[in-house]
Amino acid sequence: MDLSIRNLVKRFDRLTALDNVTLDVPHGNFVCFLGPSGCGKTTLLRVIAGLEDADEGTIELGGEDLTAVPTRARNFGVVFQSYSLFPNMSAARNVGYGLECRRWDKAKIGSRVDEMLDLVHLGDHRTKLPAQMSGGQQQRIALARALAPDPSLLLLDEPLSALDAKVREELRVEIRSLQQRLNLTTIMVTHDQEEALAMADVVVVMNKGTIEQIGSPRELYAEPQTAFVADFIGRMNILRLDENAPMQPSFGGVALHLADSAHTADHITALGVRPEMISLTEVDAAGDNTLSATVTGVTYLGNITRVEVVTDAEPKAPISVELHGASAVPKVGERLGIVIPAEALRVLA
Ligand SMILES: Nc1ncnc2c1ncn2[C@@H]1O[C@H](COP(=O)(O)OP(=O)(O)OP(=O)(O)O)[C@@H](O)[C@H]1O
Repeated sequence: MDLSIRNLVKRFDRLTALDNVTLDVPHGNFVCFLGPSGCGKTTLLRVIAGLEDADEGTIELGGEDLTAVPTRARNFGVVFQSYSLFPNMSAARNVGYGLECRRWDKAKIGSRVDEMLDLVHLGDHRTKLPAQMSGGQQQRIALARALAPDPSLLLLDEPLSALDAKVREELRVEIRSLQQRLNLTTIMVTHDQEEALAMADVVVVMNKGTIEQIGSPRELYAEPQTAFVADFIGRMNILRLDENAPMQPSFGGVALHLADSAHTADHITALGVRPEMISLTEVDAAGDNTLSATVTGVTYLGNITRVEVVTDAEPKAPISVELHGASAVPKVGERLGIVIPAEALRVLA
Protein backbone atom coordinates (compact mmCIF):
# COMPACT_ATOMS: atom_id res chain seq x y z
CA MET A 1 0.00 0.00 0.00
CA ASP A 2 1.25 3.48 -0.81
CA LEU A 3 2.21 5.72 2.09
CA SER A 4 1.40 9.40 1.70
CA ILE A 5 2.75 12.02 4.10
CA ARG A 6 1.49 15.57 3.81
CA ASN A 7 2.78 18.75 5.49
CA LEU A 8 3.97 17.09 8.70
CA VAL A 9 5.10 19.40 11.46
CA LYS A 10 6.51 18.18 14.77
CA ARG A 11 7.72 20.54 17.48
CA PHE A 12 9.51 19.83 20.75
CA ASP A 13 8.97 23.03 22.74
CA ARG A 14 10.54 25.71 20.59
CA LEU A 15 12.48 23.28 18.37
CA THR A 16 10.83 22.35 15.07
CA ALA A 17 12.04 18.79 14.48
CA LEU A 18 9.91 18.32 11.33
CA ASP A 19 9.13 21.36 9.26
CA ASN A 20 6.38 20.78 6.71
CA VAL A 21 7.50 17.37 5.44
CA THR A 22 5.69 15.98 2.41
CA LEU A 23 6.62 12.59 0.95
CA ASP A 24 5.15 9.68 -1.03
CA VAL A 25 6.39 6.14 -0.57
CA PRO A 26 5.06 3.83 -3.29
CA HIS A 27 4.13 0.26 -2.35
CA GLY A 28 7.05 -2.17 -2.29
CA ASN A 29 9.73 0.54 -2.19
CA PHE A 30 12.73 0.53 0.11
CA VAL A 31 13.17 4.11 1.27
CA CYS A 32 16.03 5.46 3.38
CA PHE A 33 15.86 8.61 5.46
CA LEU A 34 19.41 9.90 5.37
CA GLY A 35 20.91 12.91 7.09
CA PRO A 36 23.21 14.14 9.82
CA SER A 37 22.52 13.73 13.50
CA GLY A 38 19.54 15.82 14.65
CA CYS A 39 18.04 16.37 11.18
CA GLY A 40 14.74 14.77 12.21
CA LYS A 41 14.88 11.36 10.55
CA THR A 42 14.12 9.33 13.68
CA THR A 43 11.32 11.71 14.60
CA LEU A 44 9.78 11.23 11.16
CA LEU A 45 9.99 7.44 11.53
CA ARG A 46 8.48 7.61 15.01
CA VAL A 47 5.59 9.76 13.81
CA ILE A 48 4.91 7.26 11.01
CA ALA A 49 5.03 4.42 13.56
CA GLY A 50 2.59 6.27 15.81
CA LEU A 51 5.12 6.46 18.65
CA GLU A 52 5.03 10.25 18.41
CA ASP A 53 2.09 12.51 17.49
CA ALA A 54 2.52 15.13 14.79
CA ASP A 55 1.42 18.72 15.52
CA GLU A 56 0.23 19.24 11.97
CA GLY A 57 -0.16 17.24 8.77
CA THR A 58 -1.52 13.86 7.72
CA ILE A 59 -0.27 10.34 7.09
CA GLU A 60 -2.26 7.97 4.92
CA LEU A 61 -1.59 4.33 4.12
CA GLY A 62 -3.49 2.97 1.14
CA GLY A 63 -5.79 5.98 1.39
CA GLU A 64 -6.61 5.40 5.08
CA ASP A 65 -5.87 8.28 7.45
CA LEU A 66 -3.62 6.97 10.24
CA THR A 67 -3.98 9.95 12.58
CA ALA A 68 -6.48 8.29 14.87
CA VAL A 69 -5.11 4.75 14.50
CA PRO A 70 -3.11 3.72 17.60
CA THR A 71 0.39 2.27 17.15
CA ARG A 72 -0.73 -1.31 17.83
CA ALA A 73 -3.50 -1.22 15.29
CA ARG A 74 -1.21 0.09 12.55
CA ASN A 75 0.35 -3.37 12.17
CA PHE A 76 3.80 -2.04 11.34
CA GLY A 77 6.97 -4.01 11.99
CA VAL A 78 9.63 -1.99 13.79
CA VAL A 79 13.30 -2.82 14.35
CA PHE A 80 15.49 -0.56 16.47
CA GLN A 81 19.24 -0.13 16.70
CA SER A 82 19.36 -1.86 20.08
CA TYR A 83 17.93 -5.28 19.41
CA SER A 84 15.40 -4.87 22.22
CA LEU A 85 14.71 -8.58 22.50
CA PHE A 86 13.26 -9.94 25.74
CA PRO A 87 16.39 -11.27 27.49
CA ASN A 88 14.62 -14.05 29.35
CA MET A 89 12.86 -15.50 26.29
CA SER A 90 14.25 -17.90 23.70
CA ALA A 91 14.71 -16.78 20.10
CA ALA A 92 11.52 -18.62 19.11
CA ARG A 93 9.50 -17.10 21.94
CA ASN A 94 10.75 -13.63 21.04
CA VAL A 95 9.60 -14.12 17.46
CA GLY A 96 6.23 -15.51 18.51
CA TYR A 97 5.52 -13.04 21.30
CA GLY A 98 3.77 -10.47 19.13
CA LEU A 99 1.58 -13.21 17.71
CA GLU A 100 0.60 -14.36 21.22
CA CYS A 101 -0.40 -10.77 21.99
CA ARG A 102 -2.48 -10.75 18.83
CA ARG A 103 -4.12 -13.98 20.05
CA TRP A 104 -3.08 -16.15 17.13
CA ASP A 105 -3.81 -19.81 17.82
CA LYS A 106 -0.93 -21.89 19.14
CA ALA A 107 -0.41 -24.18 16.14
CA LYS A 108 -0.40 -21.22 13.78
CA ILE A 109 2.13 -19.40 15.95
CA GLY A 110 4.42 -22.46 15.94
CA SER A 111 4.47 -22.77 12.16
CA ARG A 112 4.85 -19.02 11.64
CA VAL A 113 7.79 -18.89 14.06
CA ASP A 114 9.48 -21.77 12.22
CA GLU A 115 8.91 -20.03 8.93
CA MET A 116 10.35 -16.74 10.22
CA LEU A 117 13.39 -18.39 11.82
CA ASP A 118 14.12 -20.15 8.53
CA LEU A 119 13.70 -16.88 6.67
CA VAL A 120 16.50 -15.30 8.71
CA HIS A 121 18.58 -18.53 8.65
CA LEU A 122 18.37 -19.13 12.41
CA GLY A 123 16.27 -22.28 12.48
CA ASP A 124 19.01 -23.97 14.56
CA HIS A 125 18.98 -21.24 17.21
CA ARG A 126 15.36 -21.39 18.31
CA THR A 127 16.04 -22.33 21.93
CA LYS A 128 18.87 -19.85 22.51
CA LEU A 129 18.51 -16.82 24.73
CA PRO A 130 19.53 -13.41 23.30
CA ALA A 131 22.70 -13.36 25.45
CA GLN A 132 23.78 -16.61 23.76
CA MET A 133 23.66 -15.06 20.30
CA SER A 134 25.89 -12.57 18.44
CA GLY A 135 24.74 -9.02 17.72
CA GLY A 136 24.01 -9.91 14.10
CA GLN A 137 21.98 -12.96 15.14
CA GLN A 138 20.00 -10.93 17.67
CA GLN A 139 19.21 -8.37 15.02
CA ARG A 140 18.04 -11.15 12.68
CA ILE A 141 15.71 -12.35 15.45
CA ALA A 142 14.43 -8.79 15.88
CA LEU A 143 13.78 -8.72 12.13
CA ALA A 144 11.98 -12.08 12.24
CA ARG A 145 9.86 -10.78 15.13
CA ALA A 146 8.96 -7.65 13.16
CA LEU A 147 8.02 -9.68 10.08
CA ALA A 148 6.03 -12.41 11.85
CA PRO A 149 2.64 -10.61 11.98
CA ASP A 150 2.89 -9.89 8.24
CA PRO A 151 3.14 -6.12 8.68
CA SER A 152 1.93 -3.66 6.08
CA LEU A 153 5.01 -1.50 6.59
CA LEU A 154 8.49 -2.29 7.93
CA LEU A 155 10.25 0.50 9.84
CA LEU A 156 13.95 0.15 10.60
CA ASP A 157 15.70 2.65 12.87
CA GLU A 158 19.48 2.41 12.32
CA PRO A 159 19.21 -1.39 12.56
CA LEU A 160 22.80 -2.05 11.54
CA SER A 161 24.76 0.65 13.29
CA ALA A 162 25.61 -1.37 16.40
CA LEU A 163 27.14 -4.18 14.32
CA ASP A 164 30.69 -4.57 13.09
CA ALA A 165 31.49 -3.75 9.46
CA LYS A 166 31.45 -7.28 8.04
CA VAL A 167 28.19 -8.35 9.69
CA ARG A 168 26.68 -5.02 8.71
CA GLU A 169 27.43 -5.65 5.05
CA GLU A 170 26.04 -9.19 5.18
CA LEU A 171 22.84 -8.01 6.84
CA ARG A 172 22.46 -5.17 4.35
CA VAL A 173 22.25 -7.69 1.53
CA GLU A 174 20.02 -9.98 3.52
CA ILE A 175 17.52 -7.32 4.57
CA ARG A 176 17.33 -5.94 1.05
CA SER A 177 16.72 -9.33 -0.54
CA LEU A 178 14.11 -10.24 2.08
CA GLN A 179 12.33 -6.94 1.51
CA GLN A 180 12.28 -7.53 -2.25
CA ARG A 181 11.13 -11.11 -1.89
CA LEU A 182 8.26 -10.08 0.41
CA ASN A 183 7.57 -6.92 -1.66
CA LEU A 184 7.24 -5.13 1.65
CA THR A 185 7.21 -1.33 1.80
CA THR A 186 10.17 -0.48 4.03
CA ILE A 187 11.58 2.69 5.54
CA MET A 188 15.02 2.71 7.11
CA VAL A 189 16.68 5.53 9.02
CA THR A 190 20.43 5.82 8.61
CA HIS A 191 23.18 8.41 8.82
CA ASP A 192 25.45 6.20 6.69
CA GLN A 193 25.32 7.35 3.09
CA GLU A 194 26.98 4.20 1.76
CA GLU A 195 24.33 2.08 3.47
CA ALA A 196 21.55 4.23 2.00
CA LEU A 197 22.98 4.10 -1.51
CA ALA A 198 23.55 0.34 -1.31
CA MET A 199 20.07 -0.57 -0.05
CA ALA A 200 17.45 1.94 -1.09
CA ASP A 201 15.23 2.39 -4.13
CA VAL A 202 14.67 5.94 -2.97
CA VAL A 203 16.76 8.07 -0.62
CA VAL A 204 15.23 11.01 1.24
CA VAL A 205 18.00 13.41 2.24
CA MET A 206 17.03 15.44 5.29
CA ASN A 207 18.56 18.55 6.81
CA LYS A 208 17.28 20.55 9.79
CA GLY A 209 13.79 19.09 9.79
CA THR A 210 13.20 19.50 6.06
CA ILE A 211 13.66 17.36 2.98
CA GLU A 212 16.59 18.54 0.85
CA GLN A 213 16.12 16.11 -2.03
CA ILE A 214 14.36 12.84 -2.86
CA GLY A 215 15.75 10.54 -5.53
CA SER A 216 17.21 7.20 -6.47
CA PRO A 217 20.79 6.66 -5.30
CA ARG A 218 21.95 7.25 -8.87
CA GLU A 219 20.02 10.51 -9.21
CA LEU A 220 21.31 11.86 -5.92
CA TYR A 221 24.89 11.04 -6.82
CA ALA A 222 24.75 12.28 -10.40
CA GLU A 223 22.34 15.20 -10.02
CA PRO A 224 22.51 16.65 -6.51
CA GLN A 225 20.50 19.86 -6.41
CA THR A 226 22.01 21.50 -3.36
CA ALA A 227 25.49 21.89 -1.95
CA PHE A 228 24.29 20.04 1.16
CA VAL A 229 23.26 16.93 -0.81
CA ALA A 230 26.38 17.09 -2.98
CA ASP A 231 28.56 17.19 0.07
CA PHE A 232 26.65 14.57 2.04
CA ILE A 233 26.49 11.95 -0.72
CA GLY A 234 29.90 10.83 -1.91
CA ARG A 235 32.68 13.39 -2.37
CA MET A 236 32.09 16.56 -4.29
CA ASN A 237 34.29 19.53 -5.05
CA ILE A 238 32.19 22.60 -4.49
CA LEU A 239 33.41 25.57 -6.51
CA ARG A 240 32.17 28.88 -5.06
CA LEU A 241 31.90 31.19 -8.03
CA ASP A 242 33.10 34.77 -8.24
CA GLU A 243 30.36 36.97 -6.87
CA ASN A 244 30.89 39.80 -9.27
CA ALA A 245 30.80 37.46 -12.28
CA PRO A 246 28.60 38.69 -15.11
CA MET A 247 26.50 36.08 -16.94
CA GLN A 248 29.43 33.72 -17.37
CA PRO A 249 30.24 31.66 -14.23
CA SER A 250 33.86 32.12 -13.23
CA PHE A 251 36.14 30.63 -10.58
CA GLY A 252 39.09 32.72 -9.44
CA GLY A 253 38.71 34.81 -12.58
CA VAL A 254 38.72 31.80 -14.94
CA ALA A 255 35.55 31.37 -16.99
CA LEU A 256 33.89 27.97 -16.58
CA HIS A 257 31.77 26.53 -19.35
CA LEU A 258 28.73 24.43 -18.50
CA ALA A 259 26.83 21.94 -20.62
CA ASP A 260 23.73 23.61 -22.11
CA SER A 261 21.43 21.43 -20.02
CA ALA A 262 22.98 22.77 -16.79
CA HIS A 263 21.76 26.33 -17.34
CA THR A 264 18.69 26.21 -15.14
CA ALA A 265 19.35 28.91 -12.57
CA ASP A 266 19.56 32.63 -13.36
CA HIS A 267 22.27 33.42 -10.89
CA ILE A 268 24.65 30.58 -10.24
CA THR A 269 26.67 30.80 -7.04
CA ALA A 270 28.20 27.33 -6.75
CA LEU A 271 29.12 24.46 -9.03
CA GLY A 272 29.90 20.88 -8.05
CA VAL A 273 32.17 18.37 -9.71
CA ARG A 274 32.93 14.83 -8.58
CA PRO A 275 36.65 14.10 -8.03
CA GLU A 276 36.61 11.17 -10.46
CA MET A 277 35.33 13.37 -13.29
CA ILE A 278 38.40 15.64 -13.29
CA SER A 279 41.42 14.65 -15.36
CA LEU A 280 45.04 15.78 -15.29
CA THR A 281 46.98 17.35 -18.14
CA GLU A 282 50.12 19.42 -18.80
CA VAL A 283 50.49 22.59 -16.73
CA ASP A 284 50.35 24.88 -19.76
CA ALA A 285 47.67 22.99 -21.68
CA ALA A 286 45.08 25.20 -23.33
CA GLY A 287 41.37 24.46 -23.53
CA ASP A 288 38.00 25.10 -21.89
CA ASN A 289 37.79 24.56 -18.13
CA THR A 290 41.51 23.85 -17.88
CA LEU A 291 43.25 25.33 -14.84
CA SER A 292 46.91 25.24 -13.89
CA ALA A 293 47.53 23.85 -10.43
CA THR A 294 50.06 22.52 -7.92
CA VAL A 295 49.79 19.10 -6.26
CA THR A 296 49.54 19.40 -2.46
CA GLY A 297 48.73 15.82 -1.48
CA VAL A 298 48.60 12.28 -2.85
CA THR A 299 46.81 9.46 -1.03
CA TYR A 300 46.95 5.89 -2.29
CA LEU A 301 43.68 4.09 -1.54
CA GLY A 302 44.09 0.80 -3.45
CA ASN A 303 41.56 1.03 -6.27
CA ILE A 304 41.94 4.81 -6.50
CA THR A 305 44.54 7.45 -5.76
CA ARG A 306 43.29 10.77 -4.39
CA VAL A 307 45.27 13.80 -5.56
CA GLU A 308 44.75 17.16 -3.85
CA VAL A 309 45.60 20.25 -5.84
CA VAL A 310 45.35 24.00 -5.49
CA THR A 311 44.73 26.01 -8.62
CA ASP A 312 46.64 29.19 -9.42
CA ALA A 313 43.28 30.87 -9.96
CA GLU A 314 41.85 30.17 -6.50
CA PRO A 315 44.57 28.81 -4.18
CA LYS A 316 42.32 29.01 -1.13
CA ALA A 317 39.94 26.35 -2.49
CA PRO A 318 41.68 22.95 -2.75
CA ILE A 319 40.30 20.49 -5.29
CA SER A 320 40.29 16.70 -5.08
CA VAL A 321 40.93 14.55 -8.12
CA GLU A 322 40.53 10.76 -8.05
CA LEU A 323 42.58 8.65 -10.41
CA HIS A 324 41.63 5.07 -11.09
CA GLY A 325 43.74 1.93 -11.36
CA ALA A 326 46.90 2.23 -13.36
CA SER A 327 46.84 5.99 -14.08
CA ALA A 328 50.19 7.74 -13.70
CA VAL A 329 50.29 9.38 -10.28
CA PRO A 330 51.87 12.86 -9.85
CA LYS A 331 54.09 13.90 -6.94
CA VAL A 332 53.50 16.51 -4.25
CA GLY A 333 54.76 19.88 -5.49
CA GLU A 334 54.35 18.94 -9.16
CA ARG A 335 52.85 21.55 -11.47
CA LEU A 336 50.09 20.32 -13.76
CA GLY A 337 46.76 21.23 -15.34
CA ILE A 338 43.31 19.96 -14.35
CA VAL A 339 40.48 19.59 -16.84
CA ILE A 340 36.90 19.85 -15.60
CA PRO A 341 34.56 18.61 -18.34
CA ALA A 342 31.61 20.96 -18.88
CA GLU A 343 29.13 18.08 -18.67
CA ALA A 344 30.48 17.08 -15.23
CA LEU A 345 29.68 20.47 -13.66
CA ARG A 346 26.49 20.55 -11.59
CA VAL A 347 24.70 23.73 -10.63
CA LEU A 348 24.12 23.74 -6.85
CA ALA A 349 21.68 25.84 -4.89
N1 LIG B 1 11.56 13.71 22.83
C1 LIG B 1 12.24 14.80 22.44
N2 LIG B 1 12.20 15.93 23.19
C2 LIG B 1 12.86 17.04 22.79
N3 LIG B 1 13.59 17.13 21.66
C3 LIG B 1 13.66 16.05 20.88
C4 LIG B 1 13.00 14.82 21.24
N4 LIG B 1 13.26 13.91 20.26
C5 LIG B 1 14.04 14.54 19.35
N5 LIG B 1 14.28 15.80 19.73
C6 LIG B 1 15.09 16.79 18.97
O1 LIG B 1 14.57 16.86 17.65
C7 LIG B 1 15.62 16.96 16.69
C8 LIG B 1 15.53 15.81 15.72
O2 LIG B 1 15.85 14.62 16.40
P1 LIG B 1 15.91 13.19 15.71
O3 LIG B 1 16.19 12.17 16.75
O4 LIG B 1 14.71 13.00 14.87
O5 LIG B 1 17.17 13.38 14.77
P2 LIG B 1 17.93 12.27 13.93
O6 LIG B 1 18.13 12.85 12.57
O7 LIG B 1 17.28 10.97 13.99
O8 LIG B 1 19.33 12.26 14.68
P3 LIG B 1 20.22 10.99 15.18
O9 LIG B 1 20.85 10.41 13.96
O10 LIG B 1 21.22 11.64 16.07
O11 LIG B 1 19.30 10.07 15.89
C9 LIG B 1 16.91 16.99 17.48
O12 LIG B 1 17.32 18.32 17.64
C10 LIG B 1 16.54 16.36 18.80
O13 LIG B 1 17.34 16.87 19.84
